[in-house]
Amino acid sequence: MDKVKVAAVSYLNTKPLLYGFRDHPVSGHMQLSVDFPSRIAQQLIDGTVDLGLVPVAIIPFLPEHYIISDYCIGAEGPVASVCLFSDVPLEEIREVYLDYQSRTSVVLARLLLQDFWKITPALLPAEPGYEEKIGGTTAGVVIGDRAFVQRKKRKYIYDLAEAWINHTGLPFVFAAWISNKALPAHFEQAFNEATGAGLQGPRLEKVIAENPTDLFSLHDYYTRHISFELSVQKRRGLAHFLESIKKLS
Ligand SMILES: C=C(O[C@@H]1C=C(C(=O)O)C=C[C@H]1O)C(=O)O
Repeated sequence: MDKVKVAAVSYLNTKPLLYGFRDHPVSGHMQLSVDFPSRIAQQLIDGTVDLGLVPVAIIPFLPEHYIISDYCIGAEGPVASVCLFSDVPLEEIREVYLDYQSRTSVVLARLLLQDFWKITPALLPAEPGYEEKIGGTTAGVVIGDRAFVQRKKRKYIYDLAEAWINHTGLPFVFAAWISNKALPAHFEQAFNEATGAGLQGPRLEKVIAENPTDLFSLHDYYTRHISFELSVQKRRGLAHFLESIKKLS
């Protein structure tokens, strides 16, 4: 079998899911690359990779898809790194920039604006550096590590995972390991083992030590905000999200 082309998210949230590959034999059967989520999404849609930690909102764009592994980038409470950032309260927001690096959170934001917060600001496409345009009645959805920078700057922070949970009573899945073709069962099994290995206590501590940052406590991020297990409840949340976005106007 040719090497499986695997693409993963380049943010801090994904480091624990990659740690276990370094000393697992499955690495010999794969070629790993990293990039921001919307790029990986496009690579999986275009077929330039076989498997990716992709935003779940692209599932409807894949002719064939398989959710592999028991792990994901999810949340059962505030996620901290996916928020609507604003200098004014929700009801005063007139425009919202939608992060160009995201495919899931931008759809989640549209859903929440319409059905939960029930406000109708103009939605603006964003370009690199758009965070600087947040201000006054202009807000922005920012994801990943760049969201930690915004957390220190903005007066109002609306956490999208928290809002989803308040809206639906279900946890949320941002991204999951998804392939665009059936992969051998023995590969899937080994891959699952490797991606889960970094979540064990001592290894998670190593991940934290390897990625020093003063942006946010990574210990809190990995243990209290991001929830990595793709549990039955998360699968329910995912199914509900995919159903809800069909009706998005
Ligand atoms: C929690 C996060 O989840 C992410 C959000 C994604 C999206 O909005 O498309 C995709 C992958 C994840 O990295 C984050 O990036 O902060």
